Amino acid sequence: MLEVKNARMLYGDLVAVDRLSFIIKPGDIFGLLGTNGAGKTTTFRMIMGLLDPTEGEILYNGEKVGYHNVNEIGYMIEERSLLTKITVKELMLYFGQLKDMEPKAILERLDYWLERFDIVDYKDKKIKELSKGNQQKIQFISAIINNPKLLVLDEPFSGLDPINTELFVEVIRDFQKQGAMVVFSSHQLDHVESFCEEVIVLEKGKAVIEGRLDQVKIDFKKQNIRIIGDVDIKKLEAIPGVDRVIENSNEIIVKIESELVAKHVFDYIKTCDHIMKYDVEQASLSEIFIAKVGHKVEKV
Ligand SMILES: Nc1ncnc2c1ncn2[C@@H]1O[C@H](COP(=O)(O)OP(=O)(O)OP(=O)(O)O)[C@@H](O)[C@H]1O
Repeated sequence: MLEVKNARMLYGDLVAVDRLSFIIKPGDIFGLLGTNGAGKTTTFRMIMGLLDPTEGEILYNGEKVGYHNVNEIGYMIEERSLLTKITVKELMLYFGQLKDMEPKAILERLDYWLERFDIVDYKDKKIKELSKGNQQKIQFISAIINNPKLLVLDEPFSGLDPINTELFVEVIRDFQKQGAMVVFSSHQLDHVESFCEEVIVLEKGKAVIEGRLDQVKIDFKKQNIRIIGDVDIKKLEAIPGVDRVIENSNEIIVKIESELVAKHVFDYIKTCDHIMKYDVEQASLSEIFIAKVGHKVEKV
């Protein structure tokens, strides 16, 4: 179990992380989200034991996290930090041995992962000869080569195409099934939503949203109704509790302030002749994120 207890990190006068607390248990996939500069990487560095919190503590299985835990942790950092002049095989031997692995075991695992990521032919290629996406796969493999019990992934999906994103998600899920703890950051909130159960959203180092994703959505209250059919937009807009009506090319989205308003919208819809679709859904994580921290965000 990983416990972040009241962790605070100052860089001079700047409060990068402000009294943050959360727990990750075996089998949890935990999303640490936030705008640029919100404090995610600083939190990861504290979790890895690379930075000592100014206040508070980080406990791994009940003890202060530190270098002695390195063999059980896998870390994929945001910046590409691969040694580019050596081959994939040499790089993995280097990283694996830093984690006390035997060369034979490293090479066996490397073969398995190269196959799984469909890059078998790159084993003896220099890192600099690989495309950006393939370098990212190698970076991911270097984080999981030691079969970690705690996997820390800073922006693992950035720049990946949808097929490779899905591949990364599958591997992360496999680690979850084996009982690993996974904590990751991402700006692609639709991905976060599809496979992460628990989230914290940071703003200037403070948690502004936290908890199980389903509960976060219930607490947010606002919902969306998707309609395909002949409706009068003005009549929809006039219903009390309707925040906004958006006309897309093929459907109408009615944004309502709470679940109760759906009944009034439905009462109106019953009076319309041609309705092909009427769906009520909870707000997306992206909408919740923008509502909570979007006033200061230019682009998420
Ligand atoms: N070594 C450092 N010295 C001084 N300030 C730092 C240092 N590292 C980070 N900061 C500052 O701390 C704050 C949090 O930075 P951090 O890198 O943790 O954010 P982040 O959420 O990971 O951002 P991004 O999404 O852009 O990667 C920022 O204001 C940043 O400028």
